[in-house]
Order: sequence, then structure tokens, then C-alpha cells
Amino acid sequence: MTADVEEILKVEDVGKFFGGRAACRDVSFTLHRGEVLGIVGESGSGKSTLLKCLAGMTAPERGKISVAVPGQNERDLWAMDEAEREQLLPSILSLIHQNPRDGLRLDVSAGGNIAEPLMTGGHRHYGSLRDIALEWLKNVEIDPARIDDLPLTFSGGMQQRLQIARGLVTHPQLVLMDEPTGGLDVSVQARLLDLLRRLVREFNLAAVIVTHDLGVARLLSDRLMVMQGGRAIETGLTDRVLEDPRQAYTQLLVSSVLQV
Ligand SMILES: Nc1ncnc2c1ncn2[C@@H]1O[C@H](COP(=O)(O)OP(=O)(O)OP(=O)(O)O)[C@@H](O)[C@H]1O
Repeated sequence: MTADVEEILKVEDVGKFFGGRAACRDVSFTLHRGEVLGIVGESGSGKSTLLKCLAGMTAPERGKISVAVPGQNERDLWAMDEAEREQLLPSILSLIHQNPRDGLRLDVSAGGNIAEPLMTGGHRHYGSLRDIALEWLKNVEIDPARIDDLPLTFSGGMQQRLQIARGLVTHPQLVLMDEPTGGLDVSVQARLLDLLRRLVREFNLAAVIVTHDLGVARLLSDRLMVMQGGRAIETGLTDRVLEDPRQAYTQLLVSSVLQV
């Protein structure tokens, strides 16, 4: 796998344990450029733990996570030393948290929040940073006149859109999202889903979306991975998994949603 071929992420037999108990185990999948994988499953099934391993936040005890790095061959995320991982991560991937406050600097203006990841990457030209921030505010449908406002003066949906702008401004190849529409009103969710669909296509992103909402998974993901008890019990094209679930647990998950 190199940066100019299509494989962006390769997960092989990943396992993470807390006190001897597996939070996730034996998880394997490959993600290509432009492809969106939805991860669904009940609470405690290991979705967030897996996402944290992929995001470079939690080291798995087992398995290997390989990522495409621009201009390099594939790299083993957890074989890098910590300093290199931290330096490389912003250009490789971006994590969008469920709560935008976890992904934003609340004491910094909207424009500053967008510019900061670029400055961390060495971009110093103030004028062009402001232009880029203005462009990204438009891109995520926030009035550019709000560029100097603090995130806490924004609504929940606007804060989430600002977090997305901050996450995508460095043009990572891989975006990891943890319940990106959770906690938002239905109409705000719908707008955010439209925006995410557009950005994923526009930037040909590879994305992993953890959600408990099969509607969100259906709208955004090409493939679905169903987790139960820390294991990936079923993976397939989203329509196939939802219309013809093969595992009993997936059948239960799908039928319980259809009954609502
Ligand atoms: N820091 C931790 N210390 C101990 N156990 C943990 C820790 N983080 C997660 N776990 C355990 O690992 C298992 C998987 O948790 P995880 O948060 O990954 O599930 P999830 O599918 O994301 O759940 P939810 O949808 O509720 O967020 C659970 O049994 C949880 O209690």
C-alpha cells in the first residue's frame, strides 16, 4: 500500500483489553479512498474503543493498523514512536467527536479553530489562513461574518459543522467520526448528514462512522460492520446487511429499528 494507490487503512486482527476483558478483538477490515464504513452495534460492543485505536489515541494490545501516509509507503500506526505519530496524525486522519466541544478550542474564535491545525502543520501566513478559514466556514454553511465569534456563541449544529471544518482543513485522507449526529435535533441532524455526504464525495474521503443509528449508517456508509461483544460479527455492503442480515443479532438490530 502506498499513498498513490487506493488503500487508505488496513486493520488486521486488532484487539484491545481492559483488565483482561476484551473491549474489541479479532477486528479486521480494509478501507479504500472514497469509501465509507459504518460501524454499528449495541452499547458496549467495542465501537468507540476500536475508533480510538484507529485514531492513535489508544494502543491496541493485538494486531496491526496500517495507514497510508502521503509521500510514503504504508505505515504501522502503532509501530511509530509517539512523537512521530503525533506529528504525522493531522495529515493522515481526523477524528470528529460526538460532542463538538471535545474537538474544538472553546477559548479560540471560529476562524482560529479552523486555522490552528494548519499552523500546527507549519502554515504561518496570517492573511491566507484567514482566507482559508472564511472559505471553510462557507463550506460548512456557517456565515463567514461569524469568523471572530467564539464557538460557545454557536448552536449545537453550528459547533458540529465548525468541528468538521477544523477536522477537514488539513485535507486528511481518512476521517473517523464518533456518532457525528448524536445529541442533535432531527432537522439539524438531517442538514448535517447532507453536509457530510457532500464533503465525503467532494474530497473523496475514506471515512469510518460509528453510530447506533441505522438510518445514519444507511445514508452515509457504503459498507457496514456490525459489532457485538467486541467482535465484528457481520460485514457487507450496507444495503445487503440491512435488507438481508445474516446473523441473528443483525436481524434483531434491523427488525427492532423497523418496528419503531
Ligand atoms: N477505559 C476503559 N476502562 C475499562 N473498560 C473500558 C474502558 N473503555 C471501554 N471499556 C469497556 O470496553 C467495552 C467496550 O466499550 P466501548 O465504549 O468501546 O463500547 P461502544 O460500543 O462504543 O459503546 P457506546 O455505544 O455505549 O459508546 C465495554 O465493556 C466498556 O465497559
